[in-house]
Amino acid sequence: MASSSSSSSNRLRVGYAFPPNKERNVIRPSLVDYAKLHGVDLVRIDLQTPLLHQGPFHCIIHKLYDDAWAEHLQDFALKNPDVVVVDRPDLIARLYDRVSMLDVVSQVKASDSGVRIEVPKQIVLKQEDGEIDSIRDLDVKFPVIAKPLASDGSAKSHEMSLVFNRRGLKDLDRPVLLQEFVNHGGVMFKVYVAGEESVCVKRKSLPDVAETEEELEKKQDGAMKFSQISRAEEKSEKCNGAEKKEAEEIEMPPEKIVREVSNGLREAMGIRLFNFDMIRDGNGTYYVIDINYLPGFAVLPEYEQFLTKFFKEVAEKKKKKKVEEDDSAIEDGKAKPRCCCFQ
Ligand SMILES: Nc1ncnc2c1ncn2[C@@H]1O[C@H](COP(=O)(O)OP(=O)(O)OP(=O)(O)O)[C@@H](O)[C@H]1O
Ligand SMILES: O=P(O)(O)O[C@H]1[C@H](O)[C@H](O)[C@H](OP(=O)(O)O)[C@@H](OP(=O)(O)O)[C@@H]1O
Ligand SMILES: [Mg+2]
Ligand SMILES: [Mg+2]
Repeated sequence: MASSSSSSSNRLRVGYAFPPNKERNVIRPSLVDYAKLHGVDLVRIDLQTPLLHQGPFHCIIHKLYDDAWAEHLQDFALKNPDVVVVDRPDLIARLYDRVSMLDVVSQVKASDSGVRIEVPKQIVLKQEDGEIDSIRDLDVKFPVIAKPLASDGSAKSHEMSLVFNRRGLKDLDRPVLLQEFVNHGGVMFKVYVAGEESVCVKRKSLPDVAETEEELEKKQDGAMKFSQISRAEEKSEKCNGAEKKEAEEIEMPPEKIVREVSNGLREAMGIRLFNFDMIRDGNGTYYVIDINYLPGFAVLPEYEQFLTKFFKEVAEKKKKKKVEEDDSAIEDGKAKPRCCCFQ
């Protein structure tokens, strides 16, 4: 067993701010122990005490849907530029709305010009749009997935419907996002990203819809409700034989595409800890349909190594950037040259 190999001076202190259930899910004892052995101390942040009275921290990770916390953290970050905040609350906020969430996908380009990375066609149905029958042209083709516009961590924000025809739109709470359903073989790719590293896993998804629009129009049940189907596999621990076979038949995306989409989204959003859901249609086009901030990394095999490596890289990058900034200040005569005497 490796012993803790770093003196207190170069140990990294990573503060975390999570609700209790999230803390249980991400900061597991196995992560705390592994990180400690590799020079990283994970420290719970007391949400009732100002950050300035806690620490010192090299890095802060957090996932709280709380405006007061976001404001306090932004203020702390301004006063403590040497602490790496992962990630800036104002950048995470784009993920709380399912339209702004996916706007960034247009900035993602695969190096292979034959590979298309898209978002399904989608519209927002607002309260003021009036009765469904009064809207002549919906601009989207059925079936659609109806998703709450707000993605705010509430159970309600995951309550969705697969909608087959206009009848299925009538009872939806608004504002609601209507995103065209893309047939993708019943298996979805969930890609976990921590900085420059990404891991792609397969997850259970909705089955293909074979009916034509005309046949869908005749369905009496205009919609089918569901929620967080991609975690269904986790809940049931295993699929039935047919679903297992289906999952095995769907090929994983090439690693190059996973890496390029992960890096493209990270750079476009400016955030470093997230996952995204991607599906592939029968023509080989990829669609990014969901992006989640700081998801349940603990489901990944060896997640302890995955996250600890990220923390160390973040701190290393910050240290390197600080040295570069100090060097340029010395060159510009804005700071005294470093003392070269030996202690
Ligand atoms: N446009 C689409 N076409 C086909 N299937 C879709 C589409 N959008 C969503 N789905 C299916 O519905 C599931 C839930 O959609 P989405 O991931 O947007 O919801 P979510 O509640 O944000 O999920 P998560 O738990 O990952 O945060 C997806 O995992 C996928 O199986
Ligand atoms: O299967 P994953 O790891 O994607 O499950 C995530 C889910 O995608 C969302 O990110 C959830 O966060 P909210 O969108 O804020 O609900 C995560 O829930 P959390 O309570 O762990 O943050 C799921 O882990
Ligand atoms: Mg999802
Ligand atoms: Mg989501």
